[in-house]
Amino acid sequence: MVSSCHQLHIFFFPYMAHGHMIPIVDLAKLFALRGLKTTIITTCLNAPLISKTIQRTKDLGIDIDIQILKFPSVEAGLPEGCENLDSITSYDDGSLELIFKFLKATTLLQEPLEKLLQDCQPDCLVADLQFPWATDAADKFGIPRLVFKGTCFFSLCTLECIRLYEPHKKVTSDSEPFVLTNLPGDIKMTRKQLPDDLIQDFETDYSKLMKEIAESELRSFGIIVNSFYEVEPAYVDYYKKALGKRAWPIGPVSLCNGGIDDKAQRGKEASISENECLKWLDSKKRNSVIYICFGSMVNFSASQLMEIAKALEASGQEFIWVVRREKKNKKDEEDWLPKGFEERIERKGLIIRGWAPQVLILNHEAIGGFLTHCGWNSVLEAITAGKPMVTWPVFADHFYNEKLVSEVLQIGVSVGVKEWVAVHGDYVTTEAIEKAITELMVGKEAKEMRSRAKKLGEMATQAVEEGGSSYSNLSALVEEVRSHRHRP
Ligand SMILES: O=c1ccn([C@@H]2O[C@H](COP(=O)(O)OP(=O)(O)O[C@H]3O[C@H](CO)[C@@H](O)[C@H](O)[C@H]3O)[C@@H](O)[C@H]2O)c(=O)[nH]1
Repeated sequence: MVSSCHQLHIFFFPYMAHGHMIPIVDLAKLFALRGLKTTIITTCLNAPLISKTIQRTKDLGIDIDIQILKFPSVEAGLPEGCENLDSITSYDDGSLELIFKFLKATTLLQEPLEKLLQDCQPDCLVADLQFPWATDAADKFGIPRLVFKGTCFFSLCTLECIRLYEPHKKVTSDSEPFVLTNLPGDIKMTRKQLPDDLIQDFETDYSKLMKEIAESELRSFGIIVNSFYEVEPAYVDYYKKALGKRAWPIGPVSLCNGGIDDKAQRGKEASISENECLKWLDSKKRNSVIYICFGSMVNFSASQLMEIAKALEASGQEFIWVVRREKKNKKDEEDWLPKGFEERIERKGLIIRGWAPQVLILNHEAIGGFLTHCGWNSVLEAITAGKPMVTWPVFADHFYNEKLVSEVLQIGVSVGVKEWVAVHGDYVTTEAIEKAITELMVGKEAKEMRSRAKKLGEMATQAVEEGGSSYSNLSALVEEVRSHRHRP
């Protein structure tokens, strides 16, 4: 008989991309705060991205261990040192091919993972959804595997409905809307908003991976979702009851970051100091600034960035704009900015080249809205901070997340993107961007949207407080893992 005082040991294994590593590190912190022993598995070049967070957690007396695996970049045909999707999506072309090579490289991690599991015998493995083979690895040692899904229930339900009922086959053109069969809320989509691989009848590398992910999930212990019940109750219920999934909404995980440093330093080193950023924001009026950021993977062309710059200037709104391009030196020609732009917007706008302290910015009272690509972390961070959004989906789950934000929650204005285009995005004109920004910031619906967003933000905080829905779900999950351990 094993003692119930045994300290459970949980392994966390995030996919090597910021949109996955950031929430899983927060998740590990949440488990550690509940007194569990936690270990994060990552690779050599990704370790520095989380070491500061781990150090700050240590300073609070909470230990998170780290285990390093060698990433087989060269073996998988990737450039040496390519260990994070961030570096791939920064290239101007060839991204998709490299993304698949990257996925292949991760499959080579199964063997070293198994060795680690054998040596350390943790009580549970929480592995990213992108690692379907992690279920087999854990199975070999009788360790339960939980799947971490960094998206919302709404998008999980949408995807399942498309797979199960194939509503996209009931329309005759790619731009004709179809209703998502059986999904609560009369939600419509078009085939253009979905990846080709999802709706084609023949098997592709991507559809094969999707099948492997779905199959490995069925054999897993269950699914952890970074969301909270109150933000999408109909979809949490639908996923669990109608689709019969074992899932725990335990978010927003970003709320485990209380202090300024914790909020500011997530993922890469920020390209601006917290002080400089806060000083700039402190000088602005409440709700007067729009924050623009497209996550860690979207890579727009110079001409698309130019349209954004022109729209910002034309809207007259104050802004913080994060651009994934570094300026090499002062004299560097920047082909993505109109001539004299920076001089003209000097007091009105702040451009951050590289990485921004996003959660810190979103939580400042000067921020009145967020122009986002609808990556789920960004959307949830905005909801948590009580901010409405301009939605500009690009690929992945962005189009589903946009529906949730603008149609279900009614806290968003769509910029009007019609088509799923990986990494570089569908083109959006200056006029469309300016119109959406103006509507969000000062349009006739702006006040109501802001007030709805604020209420959701309050609900998010309540969900993670003791007795709240996510807090209780996490307690229940820990107990399930504990009782699994006691099983003969
Ligand atoms: O300058 C920046 C840019 C991003 N972030 C953070 O990086 C994360 C970005 O995540 P997300 O908004 O989800 O965007 P992606 O990086 O594009 O994430 C990928 O992974 C997500 C989780 O699976 C998916 O929902 C997205 O669609 C997919 O594109 C968020 O926590 C941001 O706060 C910063 O802190 N500073």
